[in-house]
Amino acid sequence: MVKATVIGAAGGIGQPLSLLLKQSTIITDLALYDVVNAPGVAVDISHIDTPSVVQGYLPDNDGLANSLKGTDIVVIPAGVPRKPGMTRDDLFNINAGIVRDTAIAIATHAPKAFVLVISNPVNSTVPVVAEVFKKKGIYDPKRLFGVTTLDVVRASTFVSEANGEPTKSLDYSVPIVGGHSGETIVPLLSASQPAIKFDASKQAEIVKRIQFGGDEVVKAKAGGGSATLSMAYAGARFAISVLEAAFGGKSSTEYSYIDVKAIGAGEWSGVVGSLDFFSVPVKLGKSGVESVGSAPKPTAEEEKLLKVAQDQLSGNISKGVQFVSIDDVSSACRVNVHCLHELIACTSAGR
Ligand SMILES: NC(=O)C1=CN([C@@H]2O[C@H](COP(=O)(O)OP(=O)(O)OC[C@H]3O[C@@H](n4cnc5c(N)ncnc54)[C@H](O)[C@@H]3O)[C@@H](O)[C@H]2O)C=CC1
Ligand SMILES: O=C([O-])CC(=O)C(=O)O
Repeated sequence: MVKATVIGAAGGIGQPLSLLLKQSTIITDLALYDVVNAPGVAVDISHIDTPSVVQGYLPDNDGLANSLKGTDIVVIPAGVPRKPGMTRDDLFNINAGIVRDTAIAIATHAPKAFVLVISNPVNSTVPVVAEVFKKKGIYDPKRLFGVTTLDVVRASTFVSEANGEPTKSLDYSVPIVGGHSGETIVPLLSASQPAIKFDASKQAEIVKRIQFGGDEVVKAKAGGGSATLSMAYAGARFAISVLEAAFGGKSSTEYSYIDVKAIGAGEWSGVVGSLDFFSVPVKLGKSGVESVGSAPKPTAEEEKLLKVAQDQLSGNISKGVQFVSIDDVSSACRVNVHCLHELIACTSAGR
């Protein structure tokens, strides 16, 4: 029996992500939780002829607790997406509260589950979850993952396109390290497998495109949100990799934003410096992170990109950590649809 729970399952990412998880035969129970519409999504998906049993949950009748009880993996795409002109950090005030409250529930009802955070800003929301888990005394850093797979997926697509090989995207594997927003996303094109041969200006163009790929989608959707379908693909790929390694005996390596301070950054130590969280290649195993993969030597140009990312990440991480210490886990400023306005007032007043 393998149970997976999606929190935010009725949203733009949540629905296609749940659909893709329903296609995976490693999952036997699929729990779909949202503050709205989850039962409808669940009934719809439940008609698909794969073995897993699907159940939808709303906040009433202990829906969140019941969606989490006995689960092996919690995937969190709950929260608001960007509109044109916003940065991911602009989402912090609302999404950090949603993620914090979700983490509190996970700590109580599914303390041993793998937790995959999609909600932005990932650079800060993953530290929020870690802090809640530490305060609750259940933190296992090997089981907490910030989902950065979309950056890796975009990199292989964009490099292939630039090479005039759009149908061969999966042939390119480019290390993408750091965080998940703008300049904190650091593509190490020099270590691409197979190697790529672009001139310096073309390389700089591809680096920018990978770093700001999310903006392309936000702009094209013109106020209708951000990436949902490509994110669902990336999130499902990562979640299934975690489950296959834990329960299917198939270990693989994926990039993820993890607590490198607690786990150890291995060959990436020099690159990570004193940062607590960083996206690195992670070998997945039975208990989550088994080890951190090897690091290539960055070029001088890549060293500069890494320095910019480190400076920004440091502030993003502190923001997440401080949110939980200031705004204690028992705060009255708890999120649900009915008190969203109150939440915005609370957070902007620094409470
Ligand atoms: N990590 C990544 O690579 C990416 C992250 N994202 C982020 O994912 C998040 C979700 O994006 P979308 O699905 O497009 O947004 P959306 O607005 O379409 O869906 C979000 C869902 O979360 C639900 N929700 C809100 N509060 C909740 C709570 N307390 N508990 C449970 N569910 C709750 C909403 O009802 C809604 O159904 C955003 O923060 C976005 O920035 C988006 C793309 C890529
Ligand atoms: O750009 C956004 O806001 C959503 C996101 O994280 C991405 O598409 O990478």
